[in-house]
Amino acid sequence: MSDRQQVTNARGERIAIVAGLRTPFAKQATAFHGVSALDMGKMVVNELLSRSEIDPQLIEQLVYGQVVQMPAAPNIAREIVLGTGMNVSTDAYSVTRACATSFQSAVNVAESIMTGNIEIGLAGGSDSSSVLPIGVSKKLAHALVDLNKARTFKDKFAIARRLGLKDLMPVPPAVAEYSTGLSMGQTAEQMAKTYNISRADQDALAHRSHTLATETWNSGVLQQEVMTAHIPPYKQFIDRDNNIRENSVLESYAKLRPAFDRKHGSVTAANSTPLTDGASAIILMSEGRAKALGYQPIGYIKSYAFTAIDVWQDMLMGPSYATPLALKRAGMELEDLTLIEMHEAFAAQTLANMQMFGSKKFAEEKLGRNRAIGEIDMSKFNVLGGSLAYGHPFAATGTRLITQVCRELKRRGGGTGLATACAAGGLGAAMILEVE
Ligand SMILES: CC(=O)SCCNC(=O)CCNC(=O)[C@H](O)C(C)(C)COP(=O)(O)OP(=O)(O)OC[C@H]1O[C@@H](n2cnc3c(N)ncnc32)[C@H](O)[C@@H]1OP(=O)(O)O
Repeated sequence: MSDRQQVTNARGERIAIVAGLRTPFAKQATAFHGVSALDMGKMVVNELLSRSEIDPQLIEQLVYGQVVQMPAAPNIAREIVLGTGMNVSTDAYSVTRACATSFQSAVNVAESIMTGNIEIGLAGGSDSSSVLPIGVSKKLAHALVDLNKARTFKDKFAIARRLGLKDLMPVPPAVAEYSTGLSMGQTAEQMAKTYNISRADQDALAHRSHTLATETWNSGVLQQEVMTAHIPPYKQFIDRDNNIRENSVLESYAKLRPAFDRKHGSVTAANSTPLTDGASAIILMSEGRAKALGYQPIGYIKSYAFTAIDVWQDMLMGPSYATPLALKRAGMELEDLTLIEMHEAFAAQTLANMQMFGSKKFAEEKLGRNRAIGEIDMSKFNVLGGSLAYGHPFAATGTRLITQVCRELKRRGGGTGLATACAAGGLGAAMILEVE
């Protein structure tokens, strides 16, 4: 089998990304309080269809995802089709790959185009940390099932007596690894300790992210890829990400207490991504169909890779595993890239991955290669700021990164860019995009 990946259809046409859009990203319980992931997904898809002036009848498939599932609408993709101006006969299904979910939805649509099953599809993801499937305790859930079966009042009373007050408390979904119980923040703490990442370096990366994101918003370029979202009942709107600290002052970062290891930790609210609400989407087409319809693609997928590692220790290392694979499949080295975009889940996780990119020992021991992936050139790295500033509505981040990389490459006159992310479950995703 060849190492190179052929991301084309049978006619040799590349997979074009013709448009990308997202809602502004909002911190938990702020602008999108009460707006579900599904409603944000519908908003962004509707606006994307309208801005790209595409006949919705032409969209043959929609693949979408959300990490925090809404039990009432488990197939969010199909609900988006039914809830927007799309054709009811558009095929739609949902995927989940934790924080790399919309990398997966993009790849699923790309693969449908590569096999020739479709010519045009839409992909993306949406998450709300404000409209949550609040659950009940295991004991209460068990008792409710038993109560439903109980025949007599005496039986029902006996079941109810098994419950204490704390069993009646609501249970919000955890941002934690199912099999280890460790929160993502605790994993970031592990990584800070394993890789000796200082608090000062974490704070400096977060400050850089906020500063660059502020400059990017002020330059006006994001308006092309971020819509204004009108919030039902349509008396308010949001047109800019609200987590970005426009007057980020490095000294104020040092004052914060660690959030996940109060005594010995270094991961704080300022050097973590906040819990965020938002949605994003892209339109993909075969190169031939894009040209026939008169679209100027914003980019093409050159290669992609997904990887997995164990979850007990330092599991947010996905970029260090997925990137070399995507590079190999593209026939490239890190230094060939014009831009490098890495999802900043936590500053500690980002810095640990950056360190391993430059480590020959890591390459030899973990990747079976005799040279490091490559030192990261900071003039190419997260040049518009990253998730620490923009926020991270889990399933929406992948297609945010893909769109942002393509558009920035275009502004720089073309080239190739990497978009990569870690994800819960020890997963990693990487995609190389090329822009003319
Ligand atoms: C693969 C992956 O992506 S895994 C990642 C998945 N995502 C996560 O796990 C989410 C992680 N984040 C979190 O859980 C939460 O954001 C936490 C626990 C870190 C922080 O939550 P909160 O305490 O509610 O944060 P909050 O926004 O209130 O900030 C706390 C304080 O820090 C301050 N702060 C936050 N950012 C900054 C900053 N950049 N500079 C200065 N101060 C800051 C706030 O102003 C606030 O101060 P106050 O208490 O005086 O008002």
